[in-house]
Amino acid sequence: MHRTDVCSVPAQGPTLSELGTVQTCAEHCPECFRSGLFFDPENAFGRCKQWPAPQGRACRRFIAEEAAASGAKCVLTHNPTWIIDPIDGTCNFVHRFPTVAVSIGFAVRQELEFGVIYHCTEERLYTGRRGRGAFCNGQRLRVSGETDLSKALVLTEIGPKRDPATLKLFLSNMERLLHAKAHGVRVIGSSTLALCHLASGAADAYYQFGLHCWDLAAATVIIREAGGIVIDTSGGPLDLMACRVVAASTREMAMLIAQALQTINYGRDDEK
Ligand SMILES: Nc1ncnc2c1ncn2[C@@H]1O[C@H](CO)[C@@H](O)[C@H]1OP(=O)(O)O
Ligand SMILES: [Mg+2]
Repeated sequence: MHRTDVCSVPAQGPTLSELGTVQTCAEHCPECFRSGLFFDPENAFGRCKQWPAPQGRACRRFIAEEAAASGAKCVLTHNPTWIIDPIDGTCNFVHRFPTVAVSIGFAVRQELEFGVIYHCTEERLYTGRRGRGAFCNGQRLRVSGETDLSKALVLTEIGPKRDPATLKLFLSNMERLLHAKAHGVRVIGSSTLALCHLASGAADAYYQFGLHCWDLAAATVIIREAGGIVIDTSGGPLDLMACRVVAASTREMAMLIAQALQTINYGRDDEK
């Protein structure tokens, strides 16, 4: 999908360009923002007099799944940072299972500012900007507000490790939720789209060990702006680099799930 396709999606909610007017950067160079240069990674800073390279280059950073796979360090600094998963649901993609997304998050001073997730086969564009709401193709998103686990549809993903000890923990976590009478548990193969289902009220909770910051960054803004909760599996605040998460439509539901889970250790993104 081309950048301009995202920008041209009609929406009552913010477009990608609007989402990009992150205040700190806009203040730094309003002209650059008005012209849309901010979204042209190769040219933006070379053509922007007020924010010239190399300062500009040093100012914006990228964390992306493929870059990490090639050995790039995943460190979230205070600089404006794009956090990108170019294909989320890779296994689905390989099998032509139609649940695949592109996920783009943006953080400034380690604070998630906006997120965009594109459901490629259903042409649904999910967006969220801190303080400005979350939308899907222009429709405002709201979480379900469910607090009762027996009425909850809970989503999770299996995680990359398949050794016997890890699988035992994964299955035991699912068993605990089923014993606690969760209405249903689903694995759809895309963390980002599972989290979008939570934001739209189609599911009530999500948990996972073994996902990465690029699976979480954009979705976290979208869920929070839809009224949901995103926390660490310990029940504490979310740590984007900790490779684990509980998200839910209410804090009550998030805590119920966090308390039921046994930890599966995947290390940290910023220590790999
Ligand atoms: N090493 C890995 N192997 C399989 N899935 C992974 C993974 N790391 C993250 N995941 C994510 O877990 C979910 C199901 O596998 C997907 O969202 C997938 O993202 P990915 O498709 O971008 O790898
Ligand atoms: Mg992914």
